[in-house]
Amino acid sequence: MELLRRNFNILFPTEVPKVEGAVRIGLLGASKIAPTSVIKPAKSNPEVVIAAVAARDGERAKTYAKRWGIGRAFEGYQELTDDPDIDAIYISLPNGLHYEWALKSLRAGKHVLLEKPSTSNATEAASLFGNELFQQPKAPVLLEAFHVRFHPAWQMLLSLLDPKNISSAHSSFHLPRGILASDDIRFMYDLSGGALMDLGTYSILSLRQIFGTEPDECLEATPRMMPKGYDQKCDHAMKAKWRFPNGGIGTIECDLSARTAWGLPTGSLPMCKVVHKEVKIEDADLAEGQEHVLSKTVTIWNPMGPSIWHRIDIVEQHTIRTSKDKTIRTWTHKKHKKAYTWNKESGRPTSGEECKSTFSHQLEQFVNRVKGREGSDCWMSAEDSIKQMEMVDSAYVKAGLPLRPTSSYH
Ligand SMILES: NC(=O)C1=CN([C@@H]2O[C@H](COP(=O)(O)OP(=O)(O)OC[C@H]3O[C@@H](n4cnc5c(N)ncnc54)[C@H](OP(=O)(O)O)[C@@H]3O)[C@@H](O)[C@H]2O)C=CC1
Ligand SMILES: O=C1OC[C@@H](O)[C@H](O)[C@H]1O
Repeated sequence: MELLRRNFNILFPTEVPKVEGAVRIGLLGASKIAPTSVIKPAKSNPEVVIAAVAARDGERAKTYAKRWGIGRAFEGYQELTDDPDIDAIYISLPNGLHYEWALKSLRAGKHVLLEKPSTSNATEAASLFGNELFQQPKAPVLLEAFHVRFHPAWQMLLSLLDPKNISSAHSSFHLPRGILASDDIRFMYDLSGGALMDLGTYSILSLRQIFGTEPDECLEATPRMMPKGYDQKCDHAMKAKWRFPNGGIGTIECDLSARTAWGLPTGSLPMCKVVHKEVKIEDADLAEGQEHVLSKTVTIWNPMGPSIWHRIDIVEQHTIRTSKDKTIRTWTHKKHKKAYTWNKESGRPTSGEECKSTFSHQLEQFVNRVKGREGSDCWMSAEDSIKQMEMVDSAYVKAGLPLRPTSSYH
């Protein structure tokens, strides 16, 4: 019942009246993701109006605008970015167009909510996020839309970790074979597609957040390339491994077309598993020569869509021993946690009644910054977005694949 109630509210949000000075957002591209990422979240946000949509084809823009109750439709993206009635632009174009249209929008004086991955590679990310226009007073806001990190479930996971003491972390995001059409933008190298650029970026962000730092080195990267007849420069799936400064190992697996050995579609819940190194526990009851050690494993299930459902498993393995190979006693404590909302007083994640999607939380924080308010601690900084693309590139280099192409727009 709770699951149905939560998701009904997200799928069919209650429309609220808009306040004066609400942020007027224009959409670049009549995209598949925009209804979930901004159009529905905006309905229940009094400070946001989805004011316009632009598509390459004017008729397509009109049809989309009608379907989603958007006031204006534009043929061509530049017309929308130049429109004085628009405060902010949401860019959900193919990855290869993010850099160009983010810069064009920022240069037109608009704030930008930019879909992940922010750019095609680290060179573009450094050029975009390090752009001189951010040195000006009243510089526009630019946010890479990594919605997952704005949800209390993700923040709760982070609060349960001891980053310096992590020995390994694994992150996996799969889509079953057959969900994406063969002509999907994710399968086009020229549009900066590839599994690592898509689902892989969630895994990469996960590792960077879990270890709380950047990796020293990409140790392995093994792609499964697109099948014959498709763009041979694109990875259909990728496995990769990095070493972090504390010696911990981070691994990822992403697959845009997961299948069994027989070729049948298969899937698994998105997840991240974090294993800590053993720590010694103070224990007054220990006999002479004994030690009490604890190893903690924390796993989050479904960090991608936590508002639908998620769970965080905490497994604490206790051991009393005299030496590494002489165990006296061992026992396990298991706990499960969920966090659907923020506690209003403490600001900490908590389970509870109110529930919003990752995208609603993200939109609220974007609006906070646009309005010059501090907002919460959840944010994706410019440096974060650049480091993110550096880690993506490190895996492509290790795999012997070309980096995604740099835009010719300057
Ligand atoms: N945050 C999230 O959870 C998600 C993020 N994304 C990100 O959003 C972006 C868009 O994804 P999605 O909505 O699935 O994409 P779509 O397949 O819906 O494509 C988005 C838009 O790209 C435009 N487009 C411009 N040039 C081209 C071209 N040469 N070929 C094809 N399309 C083109 C189309 O615009 P037009 O309408 O003008 O024709 C289309 O509406 C990607 O960067 C993706 O990574 C996607 C899904 C989930
Ligand atoms: O960002 C995304 O999230 C959901 C996935 O299904 C999709 O491929 C990806 O672009």
